[in-house]
Amino acid sequence: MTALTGEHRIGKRFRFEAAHYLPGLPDGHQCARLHGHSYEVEFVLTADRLSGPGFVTDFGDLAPVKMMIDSALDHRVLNEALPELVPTSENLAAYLAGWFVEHVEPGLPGRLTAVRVSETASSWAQFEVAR
Ligand SMILES: Nc1nc2c(c(=O)[nH]1)N=C([C@H](O)[C@H](O)COP(=O)(O)OP(=O)(O)OP(=O)(O)O)CN2
Ligand SMILES: [Zn+2]
Repeated sequence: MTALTGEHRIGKRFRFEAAHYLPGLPDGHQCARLHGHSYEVEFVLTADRLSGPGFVTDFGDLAPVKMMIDSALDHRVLNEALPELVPTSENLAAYLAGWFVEHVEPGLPGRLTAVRVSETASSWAQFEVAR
């Protein structure tokens, strides 16, 4: 059998409920008002070679992400929980990627390639990590 070269990629999704408002929008814009979303965030990891039984990274090794989301973001007003940023999907995706690379990725066999944030069923923003 021919062995193909390529990359392995995995994703893990997390959900949380949170409120936000977006300053700097035109008068009357609906998103300038405090409102809530059922957020879905997906972390994508990549590896050239598998480790252990055949993992990019054990999905269980992403448990710290759930702990952080549950303790810091779930059922919070994101403008207060993350005062250093305007909580658009784009900014949240970049923030979560930075947090992951600093706090979770060291020691994992896989590397983070992207974080995708969805506020609604029909929209998403993705931050792709440049290496
Ligand atoms: N590029 C971005 N655009 C918008 C963002 C964002 O984070 N990035 N965020 C918002 C608001 O948070 C808004 O709540 C979500 O916008 P929208 O998808 O328009 O929400 P609706 O519920 O109105 O979606 P419909 O599918 O049209 O019902 C705005 N824009
Ligand atoms: Zn919103």
